[in-house]
Amino acid sequence: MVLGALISPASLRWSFLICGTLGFVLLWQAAARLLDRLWWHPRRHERALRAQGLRGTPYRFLVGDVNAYERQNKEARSRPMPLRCHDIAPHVAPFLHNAVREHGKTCISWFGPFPKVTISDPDVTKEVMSNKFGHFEKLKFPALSRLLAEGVATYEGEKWVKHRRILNPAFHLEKLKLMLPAVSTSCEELVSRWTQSLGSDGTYEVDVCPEFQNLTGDVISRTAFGSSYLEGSRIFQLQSEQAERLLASVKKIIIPGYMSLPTRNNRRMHQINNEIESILHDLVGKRMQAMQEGESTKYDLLGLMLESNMRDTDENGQSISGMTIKEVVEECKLFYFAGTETTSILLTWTMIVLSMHPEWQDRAREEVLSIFGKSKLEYEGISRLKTMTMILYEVLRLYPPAVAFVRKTYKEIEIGGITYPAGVLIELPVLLIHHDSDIWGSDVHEFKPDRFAQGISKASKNPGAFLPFGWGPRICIGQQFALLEAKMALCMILQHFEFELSPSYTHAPHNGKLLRPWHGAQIKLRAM
Ligand code: HEM
Repeated sequence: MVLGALISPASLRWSFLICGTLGFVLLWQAAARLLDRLWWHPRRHERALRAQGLRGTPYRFLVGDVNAYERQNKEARSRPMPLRCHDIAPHVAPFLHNAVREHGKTCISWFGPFPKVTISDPDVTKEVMSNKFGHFEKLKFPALSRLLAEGVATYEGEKWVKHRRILNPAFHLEKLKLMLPAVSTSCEELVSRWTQSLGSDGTYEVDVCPEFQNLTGDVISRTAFGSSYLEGSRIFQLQSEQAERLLASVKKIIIPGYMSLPTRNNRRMHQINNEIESILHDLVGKRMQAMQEGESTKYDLLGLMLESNMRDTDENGQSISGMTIKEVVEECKLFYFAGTETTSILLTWTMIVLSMHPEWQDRAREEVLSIFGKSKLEYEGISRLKTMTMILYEVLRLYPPAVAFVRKTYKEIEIGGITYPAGVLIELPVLLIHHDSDIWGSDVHEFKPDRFAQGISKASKNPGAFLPFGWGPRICIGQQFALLEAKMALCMILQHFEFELSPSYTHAPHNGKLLRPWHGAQIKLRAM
């Protein structure tokens, strides 16, 4: 009887009415929240920023400027630049370049529904990067970093402090000196492979991009993880494919939950991630076992991380929490990624630019031969390489591997005379700062390493305008390591070869995940 009353037509009507109203209210709330996030919120930000005199592109629902950004990038890519031309900003970052020209050095554009303010003043840039009062955080895409790498580069706050403290000692000067033999071995292998490939006329034409990728993968494997060339290059290969897939469309990163859909691309990315993690778990497992069996700790990067995992007190007996094995594996992924592509790009651009400017190639070679002759390199000599240092700085100025940094305001903040609400992206366009004639002079687009003759601070009108490795607390942890590796590789190449651009080289710098030559870097080597 009770059941009969419950399912009577009158009570059913009431249940439908209540459930329907509830459902409608919930749907309405969700729709309102979504609309607020995608429309009202960006419009409020836009009004607040424009009221302070900022100009820029108007907000477009959901996609922002992403379509225009992708289209302009693609168009520029298909237009090669003239050889020996270093005025690359209009080609590499057309959207950014045009926005700044049209709307001023501080201007608004849109990354999906997020307002993005580009700031090209180096003083304000440094203020943002120094993050003195903790108002800024790095821009994060959790789905992306879960698949690529999490670690010190993506953490904030206490966790970042802990990881940076554990990792820093791996890059101290005395540790760098200990790495010399391993870096030397990798460079010798490269030079001897090239020597064996020389034809009967004493020349060999090679695309140096993949060559340097293998070299830097090998170097990081040996120096940071005490592992082999094979592991290094397999991880590099997998990470490159992963990054290409992730960055194939910026839109996918903006759409929440997209990366969890079981598409073919997403499934492949999870497969890649599993393979990388399995290689790294193996590597970590073997080192742990060796340490437990009493083998003396190698104080390379992996050794320091695992030691922190095994220790629970510091030198003063205070209890500390080290890295978990999961965190160690994530850091390994990050260091393979951060440590290979960037340095290989620096080496690639240096070979291209020295081929375009043979007078500087000769000056660099003279310096190398006067310090080392054709014998082995040692640290003291490397630290005396002045011309080589100037050349590398000038290449990093003209072709910075990371063309812009992005931060997000996480509290309201006033900076450079503008008040930014929370949730605004701040884009710091290193490429534009490095190519600004107001800062570097009218010869800004010329390759003139001499400008660094008196050091970085005297190279331009603003001592803080050279930012290839970032600035402030989040400055690149591996910058000294990268410069050492690049100098050693170049020294050995200059000791053995003269080089020039192959006729098949097309000058087309392109900014994908980093700034690289879109059609490769075909170089003709000649034995000396
Ligand atoms: C020419 C070579 C390199 C360049 C141009 C470069 C550039 C940079 C830049 C610009 C940043 C700061 C990004 C930001 O603030 O948003 C950075 C951070 C970082 N780099 Fe490098 N890098 C290079 C080589 C390396 C190497 C060889 C390693 C490792 C062995 C490395 C590891 C890292 C790490 C872990 C961070 C994050 C630091 C943190 O957030 O605390 N980099 N790099």
